[in-house]
Amino acid sequence: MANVEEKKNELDDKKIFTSNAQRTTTVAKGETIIELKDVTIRFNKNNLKVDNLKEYFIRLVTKQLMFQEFIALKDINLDIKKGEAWGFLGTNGAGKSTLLKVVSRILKPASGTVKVSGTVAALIELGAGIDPQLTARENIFLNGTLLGYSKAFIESKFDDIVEFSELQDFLDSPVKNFSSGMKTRLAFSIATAVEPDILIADEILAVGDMRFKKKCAAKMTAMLEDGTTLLYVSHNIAAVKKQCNKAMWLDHGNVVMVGDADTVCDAFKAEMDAPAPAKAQSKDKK
Ligand SMILES: Nc1ncnc2c1ncn2[C@@H]1O[C@H](COP(=O)(O)OP(=O)(O)OP(=O)(O)O)[C@@H](O)[C@H]1O
Repeated sequence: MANVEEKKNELDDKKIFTSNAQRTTTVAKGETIIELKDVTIRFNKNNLKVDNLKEYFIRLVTKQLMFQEFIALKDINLDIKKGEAWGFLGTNGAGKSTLLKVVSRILKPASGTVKVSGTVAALIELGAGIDPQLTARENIFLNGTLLGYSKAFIESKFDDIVEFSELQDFLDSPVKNFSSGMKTRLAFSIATAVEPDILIADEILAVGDMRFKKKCAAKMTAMLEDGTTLLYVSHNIAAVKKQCNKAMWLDHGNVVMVGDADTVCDAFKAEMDAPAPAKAQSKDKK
C-alpha cells in the first residue's frame, strides 16, 4: 500500500477532495444545513484562440492575452434544510456544476458567503480522486484514506463497497482499463459506503447502465430516509422529480425559479418544450 500513501499526499496537494468524514452534524432535521448568501462566481474567459503552449506563453509574457470576466453565478441565495433533496435544472452552461462546486468548497465565491454545516460526499467529476494507474482495490483504500478514514474502517466497509459496485471480478485490474460506467460504479460505491450529511451528485450517474442507475437511485432514497441531504444535478427531469422535493432552475448563472420540485420541473419542461424564440429561429435561417 506504499503507493496509496504516495498518491494520497499527491492528491491532498491538488485538493481534489473536499473535507469529509462520517456523519458529524448536530443540525436537526428541518434546520438549515447549507446557506448561500449573494454568492457570485466569476471566471476569466480567454478571448483569443491559442493553439499551443508556446504561443500561450509568448502572449502571456507580451501581455497579449485578453481575458474577459465572465459571471457563472450571480447573487445566488439558497437555504437548504437538513433532509431535503434538491434538484438543479438548467440548460448547458447554466451554472449547475459551478453551484455544486461552491457547496463542495472546490470553488470559492468572488463575493457572498457559504455556510455548510456537515460532511460532504461529492460525486462531481467522473474520475476525480480515482487514480487510473491504481487497481480498484487500491483506489478504495486511497479514497478512504483521503476521506479521513482509518485503514481498519476502510477494511470494515470494503466488502460493502465491492458488493455494491459489482466489480468483484475487476478488483485487481488498473482503473485505466475500466469503462466510464465501471468508474462511476466504483466512485458511487465508495462515496456512499459512509453516511455523509450531504451527498452531492452531478450528472456523472448518467453514464451508468439502467440497472445500476436504479440501484443508485434506491441507495440515494435510503440515504435520504436516513437523514442525508441531497443535491442532485440531472438533465433527466423525471429523475429530478422522483428523487427531489425541492428544485432550483438556473439560466446563465441567474435563478429563474426556486420552489417545490414538481412545480419547478414542470415550468422548466414547459420552457424546454416550447418552440425556439423567433429571434433564434431567424438567426438559424441565415
Ligand atoms: N474553470 C472555469 N473557467 C472558465 N469558465 C468556466 C469554468 N468552469 C465553468 N465555466 C463556465 O461557467 C459556465 C457554467 O458552467 P457549469 O459547468 O456550471 O454549467 P452547467 O449548468 O453544469 O452545464 P452542463 O449542463 O453543460 O453541465 C459555463 O459557461 C462554463 O463554460
